[in-house]
Amino acid sequence: MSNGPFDIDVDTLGNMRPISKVVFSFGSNQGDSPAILTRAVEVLAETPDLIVVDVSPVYQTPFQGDGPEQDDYLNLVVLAESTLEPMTLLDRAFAIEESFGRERTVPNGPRTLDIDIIMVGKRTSEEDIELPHPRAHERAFVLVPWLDIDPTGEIAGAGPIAELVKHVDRTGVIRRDDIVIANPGRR
Ligand SMILES: Nc1ncnc2c1ncn2[C@@H]1O[C@H](COP(=O)(O)OP(=O)(O)OP(=O)(O)O)[C@@H](O)[C@H]1O
Ligand SMILES: Nc1nc2c(c(=O)[nH]1)N=C(CO)CN2
Repeated sequence: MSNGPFDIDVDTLGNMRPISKVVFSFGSNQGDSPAILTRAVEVLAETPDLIVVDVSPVYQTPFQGDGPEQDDYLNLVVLAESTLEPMTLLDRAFAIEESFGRERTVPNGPRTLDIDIIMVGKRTSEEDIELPHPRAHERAFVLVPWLDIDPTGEIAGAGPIAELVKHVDRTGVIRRDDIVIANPGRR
C-alpha cells in the first residue's frame, strides 16, 4: 500500500535545487526610463530558471542617498521565483544593466538602469553579495512599490515591509499610473 509522499525517494531530486523568493529593485533616471524599465523587466523574465511572479506599479522618487544632485528616478520592484544562486542572479542583473549602457563614472550618479537584489529567500551575505540588501529597509523607493505587490513581505532581520514603510520619508514619492509595466509572463 502507498504511504503517500513518504514513499518518494529523495534521490529523485537529483540536481534539482530549492526555489527561492527573489525580490529585485529596478531604478532609472537617465534616458527613456519607461522604455528601459519595460525592456529590462522583459529581459529578466527571459532568464532560464527564473519566473517573474509580479511587477509593481512604477513610482517617481527623489534621489535618496549620498550623491550628486540628480533627476527623480522611476522605480519598480519585481517579485520572482528562482532556483539560481544569488551570485548568478547578481551576474545576470549586472549583464542587464550593462546592456543598457550603465556607466559607473560618477559614484552614486545618475544611471540608465540600476538593478539591486533585495533578497533571495533566506540567503545571507556571501563574499561578493550583500543579502538582504543592507539599505532596502530604509528606502521608500524599494518599500513603497514592494508593499503594493507583496503586503505580507518581510526583510529578514529588519521586519515586515508594512511596518518598515511607516518609518521612511515618502516626500515626493508619486505613483505613476500613467506608466504601466506588465508582467511579461502574464500578457
Ligand atoms: N544585493 C545586492 N544587489 C546589488 N548589488 C550588490 C548586492 N550586494 C552587493 N552588490 C554589489 O554592489 C556593487 C555596487 O552596486 P552599485 O554600483 O549598483 O551600487 P548602488 O546601486 O549605486 O548603491 P546601493 O548599493 O546603495 O544600492 C555591485 O557591483 C555589486 O557587485
Ligand atoms: N530614488 C532613488 N534613489 C536611489 C536609487 C533609486 O533607484 N531611486 N538607487 C540608489 C542606488 O541603488 C540610490 N538612490
